Amino acid sequence: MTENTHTLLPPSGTGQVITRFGADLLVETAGGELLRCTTRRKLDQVACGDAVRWERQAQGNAAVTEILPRRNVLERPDFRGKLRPVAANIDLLIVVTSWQPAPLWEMLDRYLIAARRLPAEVLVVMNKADLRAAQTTPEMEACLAEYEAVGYPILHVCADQQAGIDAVSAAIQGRTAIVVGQSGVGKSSIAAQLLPDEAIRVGEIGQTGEGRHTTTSATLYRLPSGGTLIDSPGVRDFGLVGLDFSTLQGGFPEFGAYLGECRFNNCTHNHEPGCAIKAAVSAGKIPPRRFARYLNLLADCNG
Ligand SMILES: Nc1nc2c(ncn2[C@@H]2O[C@H](COP(=O)(O)OP(=O)(O)OP(=O)(O)O)[C@@H](O)[C@H]2O)c(=O)[nH]1
Ligand SMILES: [Zn+2]
Repeated sequence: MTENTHTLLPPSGTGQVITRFGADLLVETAGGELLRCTTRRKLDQVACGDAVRWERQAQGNAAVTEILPRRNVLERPDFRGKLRPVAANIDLLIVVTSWQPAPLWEMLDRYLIAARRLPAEVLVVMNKADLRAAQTTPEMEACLAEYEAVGYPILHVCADQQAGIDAVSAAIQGRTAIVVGQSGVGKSSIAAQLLPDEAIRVGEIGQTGEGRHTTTSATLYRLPSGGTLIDSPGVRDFGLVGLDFSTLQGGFPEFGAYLGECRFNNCTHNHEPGCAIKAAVSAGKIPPRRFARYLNLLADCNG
């Protein structure tokens, strides 16, 4: 990709938002050129990954005139608590966990639920494989095995030694992925391994010129292996805002076989008699640890 704001460009076209810096956007045109665009106030919600229509203007930078329909959008609250779009059109949420700091399983559940809600596919990356022997506990191994049993794909990686990174690249191939996870698990280390130096320079184009590229702006990178990675320091620790009951329930695929068998069809699997989920927990068919976390999340649920 090369930055091109010259008049060889057609008068208008479509493209994808690489990053935004202030009121300006860096757009990759359908022809693969990088185009700096202004955006109109009413398009304030435009986000990294958005497909857009742009138009050349008589003077100055091109302008983004329209946001094309999104497949999904990841949002997080800004400093005022107002939800802001951070990244759009995501195929794969890569949730990074590690042996040290130990996984916060309920946080992992929240990411998995968020992925389902987007909707996007999910990949759990267990980083710092080198620390497994020293840090693991039977409890941690059992918890992880439960996620595997439910069917979540899990990759073991050691970002420090570049081990397992190829498998992560392969999972991203042909997709747009975003890396999330709790602090200190190695998200930046993994992103750095995935991104070639050249890709990092592309992101820095936004730092030249008047507009400053704030560190919280999500940036989209094309990986040499064929996928696309959206890297966003600001979204890496995003939580789950506005969790509703059906999304929560969908985050526990192992409930699926029993849903509809509860005495009440609006059963929350909490205090209700005749609950098929609780019966399945008692019968050892649903792991009690996962059910306990479900109940904690249910307490945060708003309808
Ligand atoms: N032992 C070991 N340490 C690692 C590995 N990967 C990353 N680290 C270390 O873990 C620490 C945190 O790594 P980061 O990549 O900054 O983690 P992060 O998730 O981006 O952290 P935040 O920016 O706080 O969200 C650093 O000291 C890394 O060197 C690994 O595979 N093994
Ligand atoms: Zn029930």
